[in-house]
Amino acid sequence: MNLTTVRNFGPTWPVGCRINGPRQFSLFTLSHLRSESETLTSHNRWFDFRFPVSAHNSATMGNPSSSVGVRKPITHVVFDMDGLLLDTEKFYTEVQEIILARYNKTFEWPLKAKMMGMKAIEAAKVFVEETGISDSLSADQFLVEREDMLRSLFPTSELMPGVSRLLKHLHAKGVPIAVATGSHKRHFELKTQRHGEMFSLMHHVVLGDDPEVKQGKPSPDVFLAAARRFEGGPVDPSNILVFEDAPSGVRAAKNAGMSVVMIPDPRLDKSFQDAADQVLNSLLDFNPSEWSLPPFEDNGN
Ligand SMILES: O=P(O)(O)OC[C@H](O)CO
Ligand SMILES: [Mg+2]
Repeated sequence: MNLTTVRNFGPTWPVGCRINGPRQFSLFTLSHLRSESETLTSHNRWFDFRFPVSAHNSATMGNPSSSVGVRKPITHVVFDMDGLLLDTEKFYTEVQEIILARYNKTFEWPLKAKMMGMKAIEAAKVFVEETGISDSLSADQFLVEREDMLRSLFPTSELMPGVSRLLKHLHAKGVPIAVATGSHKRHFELKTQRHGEMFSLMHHVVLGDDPEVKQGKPSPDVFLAAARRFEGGPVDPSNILVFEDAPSGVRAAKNAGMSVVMIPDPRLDKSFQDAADQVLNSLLDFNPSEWSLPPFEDNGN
């Protein structure tokens, strides 16, 4: 673990911890802890630590108190698919805007935030109920309405920035990787038909209509199934790092006991970042060394 600043080092063993803010914490020593007011003012008796911020990363640790300093080494990595590996969330948005326009309504980001990452039928129920169109259009009818449009868009899916570099790197270094998506098999096949090389690097893929995935994200089902299917599984969830874009997906991974790097759409409310262990603007900003994973060799980090 790299520490950029260590100052005011005292003479005795640290016995407590104080979280000061994102990427910052202090340790205190028993011999100096005589009162709470003293510990808050006598900075010469605290060990102060600040974690480095990547020059490429303007985001912060979402919830440092959950894991800083006690993180287990990451041995396996699980990727979400829609909006994380593939730029497919825009297709769902486009189609849902078209359907809502028929009812003179607009599709807003707070609703998008609730739907993304969910299984199709679960997202459909949220959509028709929250937009107030359920008397005119049932969740099942909504899915039928959007199906043809989605099927024409999915084959044009593009990889998100940084996917190829990170997947090839982890695979080459022998880090087992997998996909855990809410997407059903028939859609997965359309979305990935131009990306066979990338998805062939995955040890396995767990889909939303897998029999072991009883409930979609934010249930941990899909991530726990992914953990079970690695070689020699189940892998301890605390050794698994998840990459997610959706609020429900971040919660699912945390519910599974895993660490999560969130790469959110910038239009999502910032409050959704609080549950993540790290928030990045792009996979291009990911530094494997911060997670005890083999470093990239092409830029030295
Ligand atoms: O983000 P994913 O890969 O879990 O996919 C979920 C839905 O298919 C789209 O929101
Ligand atoms: Mg996603």
